Parts: sequence; C-alpha cells; structure tokens
Amino acid sequence: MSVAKPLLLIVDDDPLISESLSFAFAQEYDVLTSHSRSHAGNLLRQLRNPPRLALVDLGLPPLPHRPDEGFALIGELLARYPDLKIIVLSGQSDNENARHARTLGAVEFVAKPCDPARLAELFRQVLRFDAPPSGETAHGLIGESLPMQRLRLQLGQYANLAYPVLIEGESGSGKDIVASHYLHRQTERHDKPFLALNCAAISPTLLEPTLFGYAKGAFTGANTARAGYFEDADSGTLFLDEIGELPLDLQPKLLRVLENGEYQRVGETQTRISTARIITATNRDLRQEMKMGRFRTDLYHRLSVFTVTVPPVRETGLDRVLLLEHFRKSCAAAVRAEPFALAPDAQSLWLDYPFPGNVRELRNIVIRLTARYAGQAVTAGQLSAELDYPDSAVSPVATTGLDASQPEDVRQAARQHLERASHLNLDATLDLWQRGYIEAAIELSGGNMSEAARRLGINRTTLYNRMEGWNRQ
Ligand SMILES: Nc1ncnc2c1ncn2[C@@H]1O[C@H](COP(=O)(O)OP(=O)(O)OP(=O)(O)O)[C@@H](O)[C@H]1O
Repeated sequence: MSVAKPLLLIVDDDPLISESLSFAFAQEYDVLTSHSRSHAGNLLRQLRNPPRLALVDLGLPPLPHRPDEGFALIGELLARYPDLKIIVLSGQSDNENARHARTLGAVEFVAKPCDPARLAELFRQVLRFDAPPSGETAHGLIGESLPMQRLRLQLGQYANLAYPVLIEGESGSGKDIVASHYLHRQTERHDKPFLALNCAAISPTLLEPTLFGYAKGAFTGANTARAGYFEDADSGTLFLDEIGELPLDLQPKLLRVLENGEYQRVGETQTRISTARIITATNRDLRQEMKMGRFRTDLYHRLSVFTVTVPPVRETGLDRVLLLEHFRKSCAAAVRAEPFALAPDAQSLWLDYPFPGNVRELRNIVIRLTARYAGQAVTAGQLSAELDYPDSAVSPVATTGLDASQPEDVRQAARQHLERASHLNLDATLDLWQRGYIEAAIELSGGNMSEAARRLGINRTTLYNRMEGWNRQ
C-alpha cells in the first residue's frame, strides 16, 4: 500500500520559482502551485485533504510589489487550516515584512533566492512539529492569571446552558480552544458532534448552502442534495468563527434558527428544526459593525446574551512564562530533542514583548527556537531576531496636513490639482483616490482584508469588487 505524501502548497507569482520548486519537491511531496491568493483559494476549495505545508510569497497580484496579498493569504490559510505550517518566501528587501508574517502565524521565513536543499531541510524540520504539542488541548487554556481564571469560571457557568455564547478576542488568543474544549468537550453535549465553520474562509455565496444544505438542482453544480452544518451538527455544537463576516442577507436566516430552530435547505420549502447549540466567535468589534449597519442588531443581541472575552497575551501577566514552559517542553518532546533555555537577558525580553500575534505567535517562536537552539541557552540577541517589533514609521499621509474628511481641505486639494493638470479625467482621478484609500487601508490593517474593509466602511465583498481588474491595469 502506498503511503500518501504530505501536501505542499506553493503560492508564488513567479512561474520560474513555483515550477522549479515543484520539480525539486515532487518526490517527497504532493505539490500544488498557485500564482495568487484568489487562485489558491479556489484550488483549496476543491481539496479533500488539507495541505500540511505552504510556501507563500508575500508580493502577489494584484499588488505584486507589496506584502498585503501574502499577509491576507496567511490569515485565510490559517483560518481554514489552523495546523498548517506556513513558510514565507521573502525578497532581499522585505525582511521586515517577513517578520511581520510570523506575527500573523507563519512559522518561518526564507530569503530568496532559495536553495531547494535548505528548504527541504526546513520542511522536514517543521513537519516534525506537526503533531500538536501534547497536553495543550487536553488541558484547555494554559494560564493562571486573573483574567484567565475569570474566563474559566465564566465558561464553567455557561457550559451546559442551551443558549448561544459569543467569544470575543484577538487573533491567536485561543478562541478555538474555548469553543471546542470548554463549550463542547466539557459539556453534556460532548458525545454529540462538534462542527466548526469559519465564515471568513468560505466565499459569501457558498455560506448559505454550507450552513443549511441544499436540494438537488438548487444551483449550478448541486448535483445531489446535501445536508448542511446545522443538520450535521444534530444536537451537538455548531461553532461559527468570524461571525462578523456573515453576509447581511444571510443574517435573518441565522436569526430565525436562533429564535425557533427553524431553517430550510437552499432550494427546499420544507422547514427543518435544529437543536444544535450555537457558539460564535469574532476578532472584530461587532458593536461597531452594528453601528455601521453591517451586523443586525437583533442578531447581535441574540448571539451575545452570554459573551466571553479571551484576553490577549499582553494582558495575562506571567502566563507567558507558563506558556513558554509548556511549549518549550512539548515542542522538544515532539522532535525528541533537549528543550532550549532562555538566558537571563532573554528572559526579560520575553517578559517585555507584547506578542501581538498572541499564543499562536508565541508557540511559533518556541518552535523556531527549538529547531535552532535545542539544548542551548538562547541569548537576548538570538531571541530578538525572532520577535516582531511594531514599526514606528509615521504614515506619510498624516504628515501632509490634508484632512480628507473635511470638505474644505478636499476642495483645496482638488483646486491645486486642477490648476496643475492640463487634462483632468474626473473618473480616472476618483479611481486613483479610491485605489489610494484601499491600498492604504490594506497596509494599515497589515494585510487583513476584513479589517481593511472595516476601516473603509464597506464590506469585504465590496472591497474585492472594487479591487477587481487592478492586476490588468
Ligand atoms: N491559553 C492557551 N493555552 C494553550 N494553547 C493556546 C492558548 N491560547 C491559544 N493556544 C494555541 O494557540 C493557537 C492559536 O489559538 P486559536 O486557534 O484558538 O486562536 P483564535 O483566537 O481562534 O485565533 P483566530 O481568531 O486567528 O482564529 C492554537 O494552536 C491554540 O491551541
């Protein structure tokens, strides 16, 4: 019987790179190549088995000279496959960005031009950490700080209620564990199904059939009838992650299930009843979304009767030391190596670092340190090379003094432009402004497209629509 090779996804818009790497790795891996984020998304939707490794270039179309698409892709890949090991390929000039990619959840970055032999070694090393470090999920959240104790107490109170729970918290803070461990495994429903769906990882048009199922012939491609998540969850738990991404037109349907359990498969008139418990999570401020008209008030109130907030690592004091201890030992055990230690100056760095990517980032740092310094004492210099300090650069827009929300400022800027321009094309100029705003928002959001859309006051679908065709210009 042949053993399936691990699946490796390579996303790079340079065919020379993806083809040569694909050739170099074909013996050891099943290689899948893609040239852009949207193309990769389509490819992955057709896969039956998740990829184990992804090699991602940051500069991808439609913004090949900026890291935004790569950043967004990292977020989307992890939303869909939380255990995927992502390695970022970086050009000479964007080590800063590659470091930031690690905050977003990439395990490592490799400078171009990349040596396939070195990459192969890195892949093997990373895959050795593939097994989840033991104990982590069995124990639930690690942490004894006051906010963590409070959270566990609250979760204990909500565990066996039938009502929904809304989990708030930053990316990488442990919302998944809260849902699967405390609100399912430790409840009376533990022997029933637990189903999780990330609303951001699936195209908005597919969400309804995925959640509610569909009848045969309900839409092109619906060759057979299919049950959706509500049906499959039965009387277990349905976890809807990134609920802020649920399109407005679908929100009344979720509200209806929450009110009386009723829903219909797409293309059917028969009403079905769900008895699943619904848990939702978000890393956005849903109250803000509500104010902006992107999230229904009635739905928010239904979902948030019981709300818990998972604290970010920077607010849990010495928990970072417990987390370090746990991952240091479990990562070393996973690769049968001696754990590294932190030298005293590195320990103070560890205590000061804000861990913007929360536990996910912390764990990846430990994985890298284990790979590099097993059995050794890590110095502050070695540790700081693994950390991503926020960039203090000031946005050039802020220094021009133009306040684009003030009609008078905008009129003045337009006037200056008109005086200088010999032939002005209003539509082209407005497009240019729109593009400027969009690119700036993506940049400010570190490539997180949902966040960029929020900054712009539009939804993600609109944002993509507005960006359509850019790569052709
Ligand atoms: N307190 C914790 N103790 C142990 N492991 C943790 C803790 N918090 C997070 N983790 C681990 O960190 C990783 C990221 O956590 P998780 O996927 O739950 O984050 P999240 O809040 O759901 O992030 P996102 O919003 O990006 O989906 C996982 O491997 C998880 O097991």
